[in-house]
Amino acid sequence: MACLFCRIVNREIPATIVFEDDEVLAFEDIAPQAPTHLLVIPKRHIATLNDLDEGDRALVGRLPIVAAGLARERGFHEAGYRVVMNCNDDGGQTVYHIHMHLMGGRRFTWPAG
Ligand SMILES: CCNC(=O)OC[C@H]1O[C@@H](n2cnc3c(=O)[nH]c(N)nc32)[C@H](O)[C@@H]1O
Repeated sequence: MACLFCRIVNREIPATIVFEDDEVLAFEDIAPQAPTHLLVIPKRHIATLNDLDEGDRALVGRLPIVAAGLARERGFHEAGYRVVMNCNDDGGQTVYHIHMHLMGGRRFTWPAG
């Protein structure tokens, strides 16, 4: 079975999509941890940060740019927001298709848990 996020890319399962171009997709997280909680993903399947190589530089570099654009669109870019990428079990990764969490609309603490 294809990965969960590949199935969202392929529209095999529904999601509230907020951004799409030829290589990046962004959609609402199913269990939001903030007033805005979006996931920004490459359409191409890359399981974890450990699987990246130099060839992915341009693609992965787009994720924070799309996230910042969404933050601006949602009006919390100046107030501030949190972007998080998790890798493997200790990092809390549960879906093995890399994704950048964009959370905004509330104050975040540091260090994160
Ligand atoms: C926990 C952080 N580590 C991680 O790996 O995040 C994976 C993120 O994907 C979210 N999620 C899971 N299933 C679905 C789904 O079917 N649809 C959507 N729209 N989001 C989903 C989940 O809530 C989590 O924040």
